Order: sequence, then structure tokens, then C-alpha cells
Amino acid sequence: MTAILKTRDVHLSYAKQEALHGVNLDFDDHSITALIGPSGCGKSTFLRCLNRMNDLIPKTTVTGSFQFHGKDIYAPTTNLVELRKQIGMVFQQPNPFPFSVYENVTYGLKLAGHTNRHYLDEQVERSLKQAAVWDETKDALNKNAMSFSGGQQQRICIARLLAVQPDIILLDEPTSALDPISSAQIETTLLALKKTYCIIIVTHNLQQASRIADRTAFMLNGNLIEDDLTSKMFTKPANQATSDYLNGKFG
Ligand SMILES: Nc1ncnc2c1ncn2[C@@H]1O[C@H](COP(=O)(O)OP(=O)(O)OP(=O)(O)O)[C@@H](O)[C@H]1O
Repeated sequence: MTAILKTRDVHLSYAKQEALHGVNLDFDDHSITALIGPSGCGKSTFLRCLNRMNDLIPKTTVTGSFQFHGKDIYAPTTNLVELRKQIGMVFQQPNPFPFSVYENVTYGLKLAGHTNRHYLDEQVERSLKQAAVWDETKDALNKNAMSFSGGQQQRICIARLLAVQPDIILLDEPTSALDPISSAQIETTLLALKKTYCIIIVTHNLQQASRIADRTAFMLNGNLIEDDLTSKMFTKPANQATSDYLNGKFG
């Protein structure tokens, strides 16, 4: 496995309150890493650091190293639009634009200057197929994306992100607003996508982490307690706090 993204000594403060206290974590290409831990432990905060979404929150300070393709994500020369294309994010609530499916999926491509209809059509089909929502949308590409079910909307959002060919996909509890069938469809989609992408998912659902993640990282109070192969962590965690969390003693 190759680490596509390496983070070292990550500290983040919201105003004067430090929420991450020196996290070191590597992420492999072609794999799924789950970030788990009790509410408020810093999972989403850490995830948002990875494509600088925390920059949008006033008075936030981030320090540490974030090496992506040999470059520091926080270098002053980083182009944030480009970064967020390469490291895209899917949120808890599906957030399609109030446009057609076709316009959603081609949005980033058009912003990048692509106008060739044949190329756009091809990318729409590829992205919707990769996101496993082509069969449900292929005859309704002009229909408003918001008129689809929550699970379909989430997969359209994944397709929108895939259209711009990212390297890394960040997902912040992408199934917590969905019913079990839609959640299972997203999990199947993610397992197929990991063949091509590096996937990092925040989840409260330990069964979900054990089903789909190659590696799992357990966080507590802004610290990374341990990260390991999911199979190892769920059977023989190295740390007592991890064991207690996995056994439902707190959370
Ligand atoms: N925008 C913000 N401004 C100030 N403090 C914040 C902000 N976002 C998060 N925090 C604080 O940072 C800490 C970590 O929060 P974060 O949302 O990252 O945790 P989490 O593990 O993702 O929690 P949850 O599982 O409930 O989403 C918490 O103490 C939280 O209150």
C-alpha cells in the first residue's frame, strides 16, 4: 500500500480552544479508512483539515504537516479550488444543487471550462455509473436532483464529485441521514470506489466501519488513540480506551 496523504503533529484550535492535539495519520491509496470515536472527539474537525474546509471557519488555526503528492496542503501557494477537486467531500445531508442531475454532475467540469457536449455526456455516464446511480437516473437526467430519494441524492453528490476525477474522497457520516437500504447501497458503492480512490469516512456506526474499512483510526478528546487494520482493531485493540469504546462502555 502507498500512503497518498501523510499528516503529522496536527493541531487545530477554534479561537483559543484546541480541538486536535497532535494527530499523526497516513492514508493509503485504494483503501478505506474509517475515523471513529465518541461525539466531539474531533473526527469531523480532522476530516475538514484534509481539504482545508476549516479555513472557512473564522479564527481557526491549524498547524502540522499535511503531505499530499509530496506537497504541503497548507502551503501558501495551494490553489484551494484545485485542492478541493483533488480531495472532495461528501456531507451528512445530501446537498445536490437545485438543478438537473446532468447540471449537477457537469457543474465542476463546466467550471473548469469543458464545453464539449460529447465529453460532458461521457463524463456524466461514467460518474453516475461509478456512483451506482446510473440505472435510476439515465432516463431522468433533466429531472431536478432534489426530487430523488435521499440515498439517490447522496449517490448523485458522489457522482458530482467523481466527475472532476479526485484522488481522495472524504465522507462525513454520509449514511446517517439515510434508511438501511440506502446506507447499504452507499457502502457497496464505496467498496467498489476504493479500487480507484483513497476513501476516508467519519462514521458513528461501528458495524459500518467493520464492514467496509481496511483501516480504522480511533480518536478521543482530540487525540488519535490508535489506528490499525480494522480486523485487528476490532478483535485485539492495543489500547484499553479503544476496547472500552468498541465494547460500548462509553460513546
Ligand atoms: N465550528 C466550530 N467552532 C468551535 N468549536 C467547534 C466547531 N466545530 C467543532 N467544534 C468543537 O471541536 C470539538 C470537536 O468537534 P467535532 O465536530 O470535530 O467532533 P466529532 O468527533 O466529529 O463529533 P460528532 O461525532 O458529534 O460529529 C468539539 O469540542 C466541538 O464542540
